[in-house]
Amino acid sequence: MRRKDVETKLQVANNLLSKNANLDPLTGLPNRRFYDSFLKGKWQEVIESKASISLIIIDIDHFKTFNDDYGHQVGDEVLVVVGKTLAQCIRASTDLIARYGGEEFVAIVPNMSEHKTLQLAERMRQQISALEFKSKQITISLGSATVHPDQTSDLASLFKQADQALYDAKAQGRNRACHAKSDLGK
Ligand SMILES: Nc1nc2c(ncn2[C@@H]2O[C@H](COP(=O)(O)OP(=O)(O)OP(=O)(O)O)[C@@H](O)[C@H]2O)c(=O)[nH]1
Repeated sequence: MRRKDVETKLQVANNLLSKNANLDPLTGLPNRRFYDSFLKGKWQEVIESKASISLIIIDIDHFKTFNDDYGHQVGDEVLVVVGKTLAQCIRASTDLIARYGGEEFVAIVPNMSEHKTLQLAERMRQQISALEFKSKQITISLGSATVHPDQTSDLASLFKQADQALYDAKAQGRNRACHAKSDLGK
């Protein structure tokens, strides 16, 4: 085999490896590893452009009951359909939907106001609640946060705020979207 052909084959194999390392095999969505690096990159970009960044954490309600009532394979199918529906709600050119782990997904949305972020989360909630699986309604709870970071801001606080909002959504009865109270990311 010619050297050029070997190099091309190697390149294809490397691209595949790196793609597989960044994708969740079940849903085909970016995985947590990709989310982490995407968020770090976007965080720096929005600091430089003095823009905002929003994070939405999405958790399927009582997901365990799908596994318990219908088996793990049906649970897997629910994860796939939820992932696909969420991905249709965002702008693929600027935003990211990833499977964070288990029955939890995350969306990163740059340059979106708190109000619009909550509207997006609400749209996701509605799209999912319109799905039916084995005559059982699927619902999600969502927690979102928006920050205008600068060099002194703490990236981890964005997740903390969105996670607290998700906790509020669950505590308020699930099947709802809550936005973090204010910009505490400084
Ligand atoms: N089928 C399937 N189940 C998974 C996967 N990853 C995690 N789980 C299951 O997801 C379930 C999560 O359950 P809990 O953390 O109790 O959450 P929940 O039932 O959604 O309840 P709330 O979040 O409180 O509304 C567990 O039963 C896990 O076994 C997966 O890849 N496939």
